[in-house]
Amino acid sequence: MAKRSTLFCSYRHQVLRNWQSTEAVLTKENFVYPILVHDKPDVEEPLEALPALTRYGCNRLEAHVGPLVDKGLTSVLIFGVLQNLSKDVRGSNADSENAPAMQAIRKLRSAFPNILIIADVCICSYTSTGHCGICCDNGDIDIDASVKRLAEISVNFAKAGCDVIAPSSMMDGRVAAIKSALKENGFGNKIPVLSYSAKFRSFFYGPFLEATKSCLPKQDKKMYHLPPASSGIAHRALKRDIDEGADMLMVKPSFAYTDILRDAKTMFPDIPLAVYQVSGEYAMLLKGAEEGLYNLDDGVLEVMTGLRRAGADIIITYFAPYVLDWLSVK
Ligand SMILES: NCC[C@H](CC(=O)O)[C@@H](CN)CCC(=O)O
Ligand SMILES: [Zn+2]
Repeated sequence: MAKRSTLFCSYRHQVLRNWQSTEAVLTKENFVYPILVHDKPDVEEPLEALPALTRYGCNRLEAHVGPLVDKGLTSVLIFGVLQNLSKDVRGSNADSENAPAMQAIRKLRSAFPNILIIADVCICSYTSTGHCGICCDNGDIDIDASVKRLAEISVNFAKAGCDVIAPSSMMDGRVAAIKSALKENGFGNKIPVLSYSAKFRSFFYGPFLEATKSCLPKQDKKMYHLPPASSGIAHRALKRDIDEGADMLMVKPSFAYTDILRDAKTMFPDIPLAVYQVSGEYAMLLKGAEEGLYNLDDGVLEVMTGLRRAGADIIITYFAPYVLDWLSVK
């Protein structure tokens, strides 16, 4: 007679289920909260299409972030949004004196000395073209000029007080340029680079690009965002960034890319790996719960567990404020 399996006994009891699940435990420290900072200091402006995605002026940040820190928030990811300041071809207002990201880093640093402030480094929210790099007259991206500009912004964000630089601009060579610029300016041993390494061309960035009033028609970045169908290019991008000195890696977006997440963790098991649940994915989960398809907390925590099981150590998500509450009671 065939041997009768006895699997049920291994997960019959809650403690046994917990023991079988240690690889994907969720703690508050796993979660990074992305914040969109408006260049008008005193506004708090929900996004028309996605009211849960709010743009905060730098004077509104302390009141918003303080209670979250009290609930256990340990890290934020800062994006500047220009509605007042001008946009130009090189993204000058990414790091100018009154730039929203610069203001936000300074304010958060002084209000919350212990939280981890991650600064997103890209220029698409600040350029008149809407591209993540500086464009030549013929519309091509000038990689050398772009990489130099990204390194310049990184040093200014470091001087403003951020703890981590996260280059979301997918320019070849930006990690090496940022790492050497940080080193030349005395930040080499202080500020790591969390590289958006496997960042794909996705249709799920929509709400964010609307929130930042992207100037790019149809938001087409296929010249430099990875082709979704290619795991090979993703593997090469992960390796490229490690070779250039990246201290942490990221896969973005999340839902349709958990295979890449697993590949990244297998390729580089000793490197902290982040995944970014982007605005369109956040909106999907919110809308599904609003339609009564599932309870928001159950659905979102199941997705987060899946991302952790796939290999993510760090989850960047607009749900971070919700998760702090849910993990306090679960
Ligand atoms: N670089 C900023 C926008 C970028 C998408 C893009 O590059 O088009 C993402 C942030 N790094 C959008 C994230 C999101 O949609 O939540
Ligand atoms: Zn960009």
